[in-house]
Amino acid sequence: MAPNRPYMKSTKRYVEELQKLILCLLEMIAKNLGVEAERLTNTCNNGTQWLRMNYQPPCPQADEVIGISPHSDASLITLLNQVNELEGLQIKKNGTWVPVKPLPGAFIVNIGDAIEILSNGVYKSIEHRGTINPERERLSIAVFQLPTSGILVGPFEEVLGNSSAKYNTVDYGEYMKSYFGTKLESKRALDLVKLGEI
Ligand SMILES: O=C(O)CCC(=O)C(=O)O
Ligand SMILES: [Fe+2]
Repeated sequence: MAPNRPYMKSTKRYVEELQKLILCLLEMIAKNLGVEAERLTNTCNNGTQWLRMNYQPPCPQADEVIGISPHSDASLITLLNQVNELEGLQIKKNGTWVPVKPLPGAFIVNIGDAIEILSNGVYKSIEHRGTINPERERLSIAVFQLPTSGILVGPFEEVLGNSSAKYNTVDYGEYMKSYFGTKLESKRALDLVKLGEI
């Protein structure tokens, strides 16, 4: 089947526009960390954006199933669009699942594992999951900004100062292998690069 060109064009445009927003967010995060903006934005100069469309059909036994298993994103940042504004996304806060109410026209900004490592845990990636609705279908679109595969991701020296690193420095390509090599399950891949308890 020939690819649907208009669809590809609008998807590309969508991702390009979101990338501008992601760069602004990365600059703000860098400033907050006391790191030159380029130090952070350069981690994804030749980086990849992934777009995932999630379709979750209604299920009468919604209480007995889970739409998207608990996980954190491996990205730097993820922008999530809750397309049909139906509740379903939940984040884990102090050990409790908290629903995130969709706001019309607003994106959810998820901090990913890469920022947690680079910031030495100043920013924490958020564990989240998707629940199913008994009556209505749910649609969401996630755009993930990934660091360039093969770069080394470790805590920024500027953030460390005199304190010690809480995370190992990892080759991001290897990190992705580990991320996808384990079941989508809480913050497992990140736990593997942690140095001791944090
Ligand atoms: O559909 C949602 O609200 C969450 C989607 C998500 O976490 C993902 O695609 O990584
Ligand atoms: Fe996610």
